[in-house]
Amino acid sequence: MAAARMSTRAPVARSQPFAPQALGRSSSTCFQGRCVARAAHTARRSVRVFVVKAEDKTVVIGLAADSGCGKSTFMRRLTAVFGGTAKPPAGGNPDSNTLISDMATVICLDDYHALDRTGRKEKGVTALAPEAQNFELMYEQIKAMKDGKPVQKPIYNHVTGLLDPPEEIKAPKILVAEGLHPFYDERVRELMDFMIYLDISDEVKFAWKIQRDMAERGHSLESIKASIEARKPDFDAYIDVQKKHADVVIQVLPTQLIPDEKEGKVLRVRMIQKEGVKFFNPAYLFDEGSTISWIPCGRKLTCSFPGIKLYYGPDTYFGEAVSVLEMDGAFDKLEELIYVESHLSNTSGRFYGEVTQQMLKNSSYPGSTNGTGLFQTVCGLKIREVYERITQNTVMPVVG
Ligand SMILES: Nc1ncnc2c1ncn2[C@@H]1O[C@H](COP(=O)(O)OP(=O)(O)OP(=O)(O)O)[C@@H](O)[C@H]1O
Ligand SMILES: O=C(CO)[C@H](O)[C@H](O)COP(=O)(O)O
Repeated sequence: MAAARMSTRAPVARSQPFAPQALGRSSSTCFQGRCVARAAHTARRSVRVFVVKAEDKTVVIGLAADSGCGKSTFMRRLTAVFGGTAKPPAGGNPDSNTLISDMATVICLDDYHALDRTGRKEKGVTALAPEAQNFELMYEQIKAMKDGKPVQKPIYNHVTGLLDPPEEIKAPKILVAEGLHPFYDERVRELMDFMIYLDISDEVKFAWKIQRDMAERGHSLESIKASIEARKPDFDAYIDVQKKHADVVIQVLPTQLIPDEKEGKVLRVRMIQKEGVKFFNPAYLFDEGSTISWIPCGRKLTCSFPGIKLYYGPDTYFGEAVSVLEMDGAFDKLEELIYVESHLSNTSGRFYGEVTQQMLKNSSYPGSTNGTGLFQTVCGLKIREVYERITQNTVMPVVG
């Protein structure tokens, strides 16, 4: 299945190193800042190819999750990996959902709601229903940006519940499409170079919602419960089903270290990494392909109750081979993460200790002492690697 998906999502020629001499005589033309080298026919094959210059390619990353599941926090960690501060488009709508940094632009797929709040009420559908999304426009605009073209993207205003006039979004180096349905529509899904799903268990989602919506937004416990219940059938039908497509799923569950702990204070976090995905090598603990359960607490790692347990091993997920990295518990001293990091491989860090450095830099974000922060950080480094590997050598066949 992975191979089948790869063949459609990542053109085969893309993996081949860019070797101008192999193309024979070539000419080049530029369109909207993108240079295209057109190869002369080679001796053996009559194939025309064009080469998108590395620095011109837009890599598309999809991040799927329900609302309130940590997408914004993940985005802050990701932008930190690429450097620069993420800001809404300058001088634009103050209620814009877009964040632009030096390399990455994060668009929120809520902007492709086809129905506004009143429209949904009239039709009796939730914001999670496919009929409340404009997948056609989502596809056209993500495709246009992938092709280097600017788009006039609509804005869904969460303050008013209305669709505001569009904003111009230029094609970035990295386009992150985050929201409820990045992998639901097949055509949109095929545009994704790398797909991540944040899978937060019901218990933990409830705990986070209570923390945010009660403490920060003044909602009552009953209204939070009612809202979660009302969304659940559509969540199961249209959002949860997307996780089978993801290259990485970050699954957040209640701890197994304390029996019956459901408050979400201690978390068991699993990074489910699909095998055989182009440009992506799963991270592992100690020894690739083996099964390891490790309690690092002791002389080198300070732990208070209930401690920390790490696990790594192969598994299957929706019938596909995956490897799973798991961490249950939380760090007492974040700087000691370096000890754990020294036993992790394929983290895609550029230097020894980069994961720990990133975690320390973002220590004020939620989840910084547990597996959510750790695996979101590793995912951020993986996205950087995917971006670098795709943009180094891009040779694509052209029909005609
Ligand atoms: N890793 C975490 N550990 C603990 N709490 C977390 C974590 N991530 C998020 N939260 C909690 O969940 C809330 C929502 O997080 P965040 O704003 O990142 O989610 P979101 O998916 O972007 O939400 P929305 O789509 O509703 O804007 C935070 O305010 C925080 O209380
Ligand atoms: O699930 C959501 C994604 O963020 C929102 O509920 C959806 O976008 C509708 O927004 P609002 O509740 O502000 O009308």
